[in-house]
Amino acid sequence: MSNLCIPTVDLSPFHNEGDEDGKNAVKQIIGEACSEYGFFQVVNHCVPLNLMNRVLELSRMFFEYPKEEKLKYGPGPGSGVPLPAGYNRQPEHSADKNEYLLMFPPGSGFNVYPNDPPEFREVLEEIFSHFAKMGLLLESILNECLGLPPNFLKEYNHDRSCDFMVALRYFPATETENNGLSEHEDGNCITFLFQDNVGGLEVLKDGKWIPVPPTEGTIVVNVGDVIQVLSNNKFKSSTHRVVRQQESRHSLAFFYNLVENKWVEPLPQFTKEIGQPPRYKGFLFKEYQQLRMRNKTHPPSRPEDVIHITHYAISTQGRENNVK
Ligand SMILES: O=C(O)CCC(=O)C(=O)O
Ligand SMILES: [Fe+2]
Repeated sequence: MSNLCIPTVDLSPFHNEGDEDGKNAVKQIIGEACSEYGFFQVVNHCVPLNLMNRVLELSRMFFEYPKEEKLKYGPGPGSGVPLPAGYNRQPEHSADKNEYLLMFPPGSGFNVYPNDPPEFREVLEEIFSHFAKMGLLLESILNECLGLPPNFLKEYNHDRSCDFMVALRYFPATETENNGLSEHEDGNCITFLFQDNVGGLEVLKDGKWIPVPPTEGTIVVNVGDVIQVLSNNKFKSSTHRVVRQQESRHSLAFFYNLVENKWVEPLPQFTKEIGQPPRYKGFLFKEYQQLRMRNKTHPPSRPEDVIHITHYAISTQGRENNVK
């Protein structure tokens, strides 16, 4: 374990009119964090602290209900596309030891909300809307950090219907086993996350696991595979995992996503225009999502069978062979 920690960024310049120097300083730190770590955390992000605490509190109450009660809010028929909305528990054979409640944007026909605790739905919908706004802001900051034409990412990724949010509960570790969520990279564009005070999130950096200790009011931001591919590896989609602790752990993750019919490939700004070879072949986002889902529903026996974004990677070796 190392003493390194992911950078923390104060987003207040983006909420104060005219603070151009402040904004530039933030962009500088975020750009470096995305290249170095693929992770950073934000404060003064405009998501109210009492709302963050309330959602964790209600989530804790919900997950304490008996299994039969929670199972009433499982995904409805046909709602498993592209992901199962409502209450879900990892299958027994999965190495991941958690249960979760998944929702698409408020108003989506796929959503299944628990009736209890009574305020849960309203609070989830409220925080979802805050995250969706934060997604637009962070996307525009990444757009500038990458030097893309104004609004490029916003126009490329204009349809918000596939964004989703997950309230998670990790079970306490056992004497012999502490995996909560196996190491993985996020497949989407940008992820936001906050956790209760139990801890356990870790990010892989230069072969070492860096803990991301919980800090009240702080939101963790990480870059997903889509941004890594578009930027041709300029920004990293880092490997992370959750290690279970002695007590149950609760977190809330929001996935600023991409719609299924989008084509994803390294942009010319990071390839042709700078004389760099593309590191990935292009793919339809839907195809990648389906391959990742298969990882979840049919956990492979061997780690090398798990599909990562490297599935689309163009190896330098292969290129040289092709050129000859
Ligand atoms: O619960 C956490 O801290 C991490 C969740 C996560 O990485 C994910 O759902 O992709
Ligand atoms: Fe993740």
